[in-house]
Amino acid sequence: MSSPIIAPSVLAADFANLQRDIEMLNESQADWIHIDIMDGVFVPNISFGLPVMEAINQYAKKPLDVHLMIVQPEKYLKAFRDAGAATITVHYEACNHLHRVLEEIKSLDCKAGVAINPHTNVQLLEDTIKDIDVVCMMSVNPGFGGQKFIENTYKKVRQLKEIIAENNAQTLIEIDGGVNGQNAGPLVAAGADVLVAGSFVFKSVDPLLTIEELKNQ
Ligand SMILES: O=C(CO)[C@@H](O)[C@H](O)COP(=O)(O)O
Ligand SMILES: [Co+2]
Repeated sequence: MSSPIIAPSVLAADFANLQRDIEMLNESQADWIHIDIMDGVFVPNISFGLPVMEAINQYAKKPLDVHLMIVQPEKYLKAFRDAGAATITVHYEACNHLHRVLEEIKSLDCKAGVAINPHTNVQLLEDTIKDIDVVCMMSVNPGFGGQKFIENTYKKVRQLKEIIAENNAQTLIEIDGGVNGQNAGPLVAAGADVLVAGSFVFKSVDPLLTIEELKNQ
């Protein structure tokens, strides 16, 4: 079992000291920096938008993993690429033409991600799995950090792993929401490749050590 890709979520950072927190991530064993964009429509919360993302990109030395929790994400793909996104993840539930959106993301030279809410069956991804670089499996209902991990996620990871193998796809499985020191190991054992962690990293006494612990699952 290889070490997971660790993607701390900036949603839990100290926004009054964002530069400091991004520089901490630069020095850490984090692999990606996860950026949660919320529009107050697709999810019942507003986080931040392009200007903040551009500010993060000025300091970040690691790939930016952008999680768009917005309606009509296709309108903003180029803007987020221009703001520094390496991966752009759209929600399955927000796309009427998912295949087209994935092609657009790839034409921008970004990795294409699809996020699924806890109620969305992984089977629905079967017909696009070969076009998806990263499936972001929500292990909480999207919209807020600091929520409790939903245990049904393990079953979904195993099911998705099978779909990826059956289709001979290279898709990474990313887990987002409520990831901590207890569930990280079992998630990796079940087949997770990428762990997003917000509160567990930024609210810990020593975020550098916490990231190292997650990396060493
Ligand atoms: O996309 C989301 C929430 O909608 C996540 O990326 C959270 O930001 C993860 O935060 P924690 O659950 O780890 O505190
Ligand atoms: Co997220």
